[in-house]
Amino acid sequence: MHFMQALQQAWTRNNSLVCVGLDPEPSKFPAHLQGRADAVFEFCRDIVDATADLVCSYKPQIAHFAALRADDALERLIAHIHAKHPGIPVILDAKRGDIGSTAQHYVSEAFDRYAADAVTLNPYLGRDSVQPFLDRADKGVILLCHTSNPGAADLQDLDVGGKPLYQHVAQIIARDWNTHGNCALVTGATWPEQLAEVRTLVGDVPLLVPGIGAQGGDVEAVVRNGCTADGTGLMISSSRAILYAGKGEDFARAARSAALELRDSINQYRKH
Ligand SMILES: O=C(O)c1cc(=O)[nH]c(=O)n1[C@@H]1O[C@H](COP(=O)(O)O)[C@@H](O)[C@H]1O
Repeated sequence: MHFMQALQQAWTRNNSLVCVGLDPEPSKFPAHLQGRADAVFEFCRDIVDATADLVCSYKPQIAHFAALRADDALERLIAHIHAKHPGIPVILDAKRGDIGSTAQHYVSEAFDRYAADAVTLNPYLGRDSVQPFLDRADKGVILLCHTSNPGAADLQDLDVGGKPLYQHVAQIIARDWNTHGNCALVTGATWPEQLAEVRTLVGDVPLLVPGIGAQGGDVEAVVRNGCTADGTGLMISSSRAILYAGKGEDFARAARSAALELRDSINQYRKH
């Protein structure tokens, strides 16, 4: 199914704008999983199985797996999500971006090897670096626009011809690159005013919004500034605050409670 259709259906079916980020850090795993050969897969699988009716998407972060030599666990995890929770889109957070010939390999990595439904990209190499992804019309292409980190302002807020660079990025992508309707933008929850600007510039283009939870973003400001008129349009992502909500054998239940709390907190500010 087309990423955008799957996302819209998941927003509705689960009444949720929550995206759970899958960022495994074994040192934070509960004691009973420490040292187990397949701990990374088992931990993430249990989180997924405990939250799948509460989310609009999952977002595994590739470096968290690759650094642990757990690429194989990531492949199996995405296959597990597709098999057990069909219709929940998986965003591979890889922030790729390179010249066209290399980009083609990143396309294969994300969509053929990992079978992700969408991928995060850095747009700063320009359109030709993104084109091979855009051409996969059924896949989501999620481009960094105004990131959540403190240093986002260093470059993204620079004045370029009377407006900040990130606003050019938002406009160019929404106006020129989104010919297949498969683009989305990353705008951090920690920059609510910029989020509002981006929403104004891009119409109903979906926004991936990390920075809630561990990075301290404000849920109400994100929902009020970022939702579309129909009360959707956002994938509000949280990783650590959900994954590591509990430290014991009941960690998955604790993650479910944290995801439920986030979903309900978002929903109280949404217009339905
Ligand atoms: O593309 C991303 O997902 C991303 C963009 C951004 O601007 N900020 C950001 O934190 N992220 C990712 O979102 C996740 C945030 O994790 P938590 O702060 O634990 O919720 C990490 O995997 C980051 O790599």
